[in-house]
Amino acid sequence: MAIVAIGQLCSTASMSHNLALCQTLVKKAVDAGAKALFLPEATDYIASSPQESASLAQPMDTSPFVLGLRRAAKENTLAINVGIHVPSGNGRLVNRSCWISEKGDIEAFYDKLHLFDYGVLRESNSVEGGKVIAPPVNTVVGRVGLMICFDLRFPEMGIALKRQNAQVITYPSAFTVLTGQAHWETLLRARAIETQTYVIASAQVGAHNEKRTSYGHSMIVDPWGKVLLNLTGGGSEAEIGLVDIDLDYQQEIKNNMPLLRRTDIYPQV
Ligand SMILES: O=C(O)CNC(=O)[C@H](CS)NC(=O)CCC(=O)C(=O)O
Repeated sequence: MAIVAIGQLCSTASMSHNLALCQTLVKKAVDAGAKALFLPEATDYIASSPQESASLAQPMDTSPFVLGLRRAAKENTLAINVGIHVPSGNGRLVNRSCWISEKGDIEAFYDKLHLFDYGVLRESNSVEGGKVIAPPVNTVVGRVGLMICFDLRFPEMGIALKRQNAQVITYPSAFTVLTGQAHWETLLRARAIETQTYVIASAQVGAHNEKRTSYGHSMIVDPWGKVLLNLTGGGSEAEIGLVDIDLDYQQEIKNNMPLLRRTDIYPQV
């Protein structure tokens, strides 16, 4: 058993402000006995335009935001999963999920494969899609598979991580209110049930600027599909939620209902 914390916040275009919020979340998580803190997609900042987003991005190794979180991880012996933006060249970005160990090292990262082009949000205007699925990373809270937000709509990715024995899968997110109300919980529960893993989905919440509001409802779902946590605070304050992860229970669910794929019949998927 290991306690994990989800941090829910409303990032703005100010990286120093967002880092300060994260530092308060780290304190709360540590005080509650958590071994790892899961922060949303784009925790470093949420900008008002693709241009502003591209102008704010910092290289991962020198970003004051990332360095600040690494220091907080090390000082508090707390692992941190966090979504950031990183320049990819030509004025474009990658949308990245980082695993920072409890020693403060970046042990793994994953660049979002699927980009969200819907309504006024056109992620592909500023972001390059990643090229690989990162293998699950061995952490203090189990073998963790890294995905991001819109990836949630692509079951193949979760299945690929299940095949590599992920015990926990993560979707740091910034869902829109409209699509969140319609799809968020259903998608998260479906991914948990079919992968038989714990699903940890920390989410941005509230109004980031005049143009953009996120749905919130950070969630943890167990490998049987049961919602263990659903943060419903409105976003005026950063908050955490806590869950005890039980990897023996996860193994039991897998043992009791083997999901053996017939890829001999459907090799296309
Ligand atoms: O813009 C940034 O800086 C960070 N990136 C995001 O917030 C991304 C792209 S706009 N948002 C989503 O993928 C929402 C997906 C969603 O809402 C759905 O699948 O329904």
